Amino acid sequence: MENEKIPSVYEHGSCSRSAEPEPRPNDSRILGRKYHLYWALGFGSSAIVKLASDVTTGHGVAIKIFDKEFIDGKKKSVKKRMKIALEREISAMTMLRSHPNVVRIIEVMATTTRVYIVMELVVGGATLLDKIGRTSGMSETQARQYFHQLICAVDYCHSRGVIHRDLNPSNLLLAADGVLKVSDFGMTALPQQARQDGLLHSACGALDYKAPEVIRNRGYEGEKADIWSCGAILFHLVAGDVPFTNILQADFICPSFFSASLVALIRRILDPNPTTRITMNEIFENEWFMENYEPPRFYRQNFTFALDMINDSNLDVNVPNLVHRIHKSVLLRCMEQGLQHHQETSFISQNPVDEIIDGIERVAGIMGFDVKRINSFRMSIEGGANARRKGHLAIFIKISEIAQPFHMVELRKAEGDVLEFHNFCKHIYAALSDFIWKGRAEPIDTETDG
Ligand SMILES: Nc1ncnc2c1ncn2[C@@H]1O[C@H](COP(=O)(O)OP(=O)(O)OP(=O)(O)O)[C@@H](O)[C@H]1O
Repeated sequence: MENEKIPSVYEHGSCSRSAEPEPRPNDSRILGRKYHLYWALGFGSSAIVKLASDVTTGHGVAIKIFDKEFIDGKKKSVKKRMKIALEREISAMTMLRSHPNVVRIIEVMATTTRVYIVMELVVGGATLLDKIGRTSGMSETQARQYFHQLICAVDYCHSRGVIHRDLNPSNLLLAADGVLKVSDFGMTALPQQARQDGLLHSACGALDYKAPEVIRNRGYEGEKADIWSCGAILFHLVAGDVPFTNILQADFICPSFFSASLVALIRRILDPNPTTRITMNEIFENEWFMENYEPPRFYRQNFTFALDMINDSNLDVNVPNLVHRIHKSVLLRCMEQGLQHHQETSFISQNPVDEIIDGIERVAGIMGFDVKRINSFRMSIEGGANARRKGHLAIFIKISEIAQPFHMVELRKAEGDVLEFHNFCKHIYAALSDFIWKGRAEPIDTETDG
């Protein structure tokens, strides 16, 4: 992390890590009438993270502030990279906001000169690096607890097509209660970034944790590269030091106090050949990993996510700038990906209600959901095969008669992740395609009264 000083607004910065908010309204700036801004919690290469509190609720939040002037002052290539990183960070965090081990984005605010990412406050705010720094390696039991949380978060990222690409202990925040939160999605790769060969080509990430194929820079599979970084982190946690002096030689020695099953797992993760390297599914079957494993408890409520333009009368709103671009592109992307919208869908069927319900029940059953019939026109579906790894999903289904023989089948997400809901609907649509009315084969005469 390059500790570059960011000019202007950061007059309250004192770089304290004691993140307990102590609302001191007289001593703070107010952002968009919503947040009291306090002191700096940390500095990154492109942004400053400040402690803030919600004006209405008093709840603490962390706000990552990007300064356009600071970004614009950089060389052209660096400037472009920083802007792209900011857009990706917002997109990725937005897609990942129901996982308890990912720092949750609350909203994005922007003025013409600054972008503010409002995030959950990780009280304590220390990183895993700080923690390792204070030990000469931790017990396997403690390392396993962190590794469980890291793998669950990374698996979730991958399930949403997000590759972190910069997993290292300084990007893993630790809350005071020991909960690990993956942060800093600025290097993230989203699915559209893979080239035609399906591989990523930018060499990102902290060197000690970077997979050899990333360093060689001849194209790499993002998920496998993230898995390698997790392995290097696990090694560091237990050994108290990183595994390699020369990653390209991929030669490392596990200290003698490592258990045999940990050595076996680490050797499978730090396999220099990405095609034979362990997969996420195999990690979830691994003996060392599965000891005392408890699936994460996903946030079950739906979070709303907002993008706000703050009216800042001191600023020249006519200048076309970064903020406008980000505002537009992120909003567009959110809409394209249906992150805010499409929490419900419907289709029309000419089949009898019983057949429709039986069909949905069959598909939902195959997908591992529990189906409850509420009455002959309504049902609810809960759980799913992915519930342990990707969160709990609950769907409410209502069938109404439009005009004989047509029925409207409405599927509404009651709880859970939008992408999982989309996945469920995709299966229903594929499996019941014969049930779905695709066009006006016969005229519907709703005016007739018999
Ligand atoms: N949600 C949060 N709660 C508490 N502290 C935080 C939070 N997010 C970040 N911090 C603090 O701010 C520091 C910098 O944050 P972050 O790593 O996101 O910045 P960055 O500019 O992306 O850094 P980098 O230079 O590594 O890319 C962190 O190391 C941490 O101490």
